[in-house]
Order: sequence, then structure tokens, then C-alpha cells
Amino acid sequence: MIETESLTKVFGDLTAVSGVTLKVAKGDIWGLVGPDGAGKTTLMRMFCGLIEPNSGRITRTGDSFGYMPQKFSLYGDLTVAENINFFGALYKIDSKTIRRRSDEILEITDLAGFKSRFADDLSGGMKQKLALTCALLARPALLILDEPTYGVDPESRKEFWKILYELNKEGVTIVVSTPYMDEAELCKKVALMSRGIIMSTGDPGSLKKSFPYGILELKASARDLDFINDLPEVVDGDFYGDKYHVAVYDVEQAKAAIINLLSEKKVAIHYIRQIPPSMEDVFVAMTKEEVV
Ligand SMILES: Nc1ncnc2c1ncn2[C@@H]1O[C@H](COP(=O)(O)OP(=O)(O)OP(=O)(O)O)[C@@H](O)[C@H]1O
Repeated sequence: MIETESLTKVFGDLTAVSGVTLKVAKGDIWGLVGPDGAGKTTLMRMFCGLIEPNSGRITRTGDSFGYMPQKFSLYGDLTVAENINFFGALYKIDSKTIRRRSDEILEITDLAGFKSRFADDLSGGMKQKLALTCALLARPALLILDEPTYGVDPESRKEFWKILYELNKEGVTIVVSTPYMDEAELCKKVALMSRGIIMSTGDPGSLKKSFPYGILELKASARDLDFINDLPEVVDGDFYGDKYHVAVYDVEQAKAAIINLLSEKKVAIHYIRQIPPSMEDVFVAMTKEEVV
């Protein structure tokens, strides 16, 4: 539904999107995953035709798409129903159709009981659901969502993703950007983006499978373990909560080297074990490779 070739967008001396070639197929839940400033919003704006690339090519098939920008402007002093009517009118949908469609969508998004509540009085998660409801009014075959769950609590994020899955089952192709790695796991296909570049694309399962390093999880008595990164056996190490994840070339060799080093430094090891890589492990290691 979207295909790009060597898409590049420059702002002054900053290349926000650099030579991006990708394909979003019909039926995808396609996730654009990367940290703040990676270039996700800029790329999505080009998907929507809101900004022009400096070079490269983009084609989007199908004429209907819904877009939920990162900063969606709901009207706080209008109710849920009034916001829906307002956006429906913007899409030039007649009021009877708006009512019918919004009733259906509000059922899916679980907002049916809140029609007369002012948008300002909704929780963050509910606001996002209302924004999604508005983006869905035109019944788009393609939905482009820019960080729809940013800053939303974990429970509401889960609910939001459930809705995305339902919509996808009904045939809506979904393009969604997120800085959250746990959400990357939920996509059918992901593109990992850092500093304007797409580092890798694929389904989360195969990205993890083709990950070239082993991951060791370590719990030890020290708060600072970054000296482990100096070992030649180690690709990269970082804290994940109270555990330390270390990407390594060879699991057994690295394990022995780490145990040795920690014993020299008199740091007690609670445990060290190999674990399967998460999307976050894959992303972090790829970002490091890119810097090197
Ligand atoms: N209109 C603009 N003019 C100048 N610089 C811009 C403009 N839009 C984006 N940028 C810069 O381009 C880079 C990528 O920004 P973009 O918003 O696309 O990233 P992002 O991945 O969506 O991150 P975020 O979640 O913070 O929005 C950033 O360094 C940003 O400051």
C-alpha cells in the first residue's frame, strides 16, 4: 500500500530521513520503531503527502487513508460526540452516516458510554481512542498512526493495541510508529529506525532469529557494570531494570570472561544465564553497530 525508494528529507543541515526504501503490504500491521528524533514523524508525514521529500520516490495505493498525527487536536471544550461530528463534517460525511459509523467505532473503542463527556475531561488513553475514532470515520483501508500510545499508561496501551488488532482483522492495513520496544513485538512487520536510517526490517520473530549475537542476562551486586563493555568478548551491555543484558559474540567464552572480571572486581554474581534476545536487545545492538 506504500512503497518508497531512497526517500530523503533534509531540514537545513539535518538529514531527518535518509535514503529510506521500504514496502508496506496490504494487511500489515507495520511498525516504525525508534527513539525520539529518529525521523519517524517526518517519514510518516511523507507517507501522507503532507511534506515533500528532497529526493527519492513514494507511492501510495488506495485512495482512502486515515492519519492520526502525534499531536492530535481534539477540541477540549467539545464533547466526545461533538468532536466526532466536527471531524466527520471535515471529511464531508453526512450526519446520518457519521452517527452510524461512530456508534460502531465507539463500541470497538469502548467510548460509547462517554459521548457527552468533554474531551478535556477524558484520560490520556481515552483521548487517544477518541482521536482514533475520528481518524476511522472515513472508513480508511489504510490507517497511519504516529506514536498513538506515547505517554499513555500500560493498561490503556494494551487496550489500544487490542483495537488495532480488531481493525486489522477487519481488513484495515495499519502503519504505526512507536518508541516502545514491547509494541514492536506486537507488529506483524517492523522497521527499526535510528538517526534517519532504517537499519532493518522484518517480522519480529525473524529479526530475533537472525540476531547474530548471544544475550547474557546478569544480576550482580554492583550498580555500575559498564566496565564489562571493555571486554573484547562483549558487543554491548546495558541495564534493563535491575538486570544487566550483555550482547556477546560467543556465549561460553563471554560468560567465562565476565565471571572472571567480576571476581577480580569483587562483585558478587547472583546469576548469569543466556536468554533469547528481545526486540530491545536487537535494536540496541544494531544502534551500536551503526555508531561503530
Ligand atoms: N520542520 C522541521 N524543521 C527542522 N527540523 C525538523 C523539522 N521536523 C523535524 N525536524 C528534526 O528532524 C529530526 C527527526 O524528527 P522527527 O519528529 O521526524 O522524529 P521522531 O522519530 O518522530 O521523534 P519524536 O518522537 O521526537 O517526534 C529531529 O532532529 C527534528 O528536530
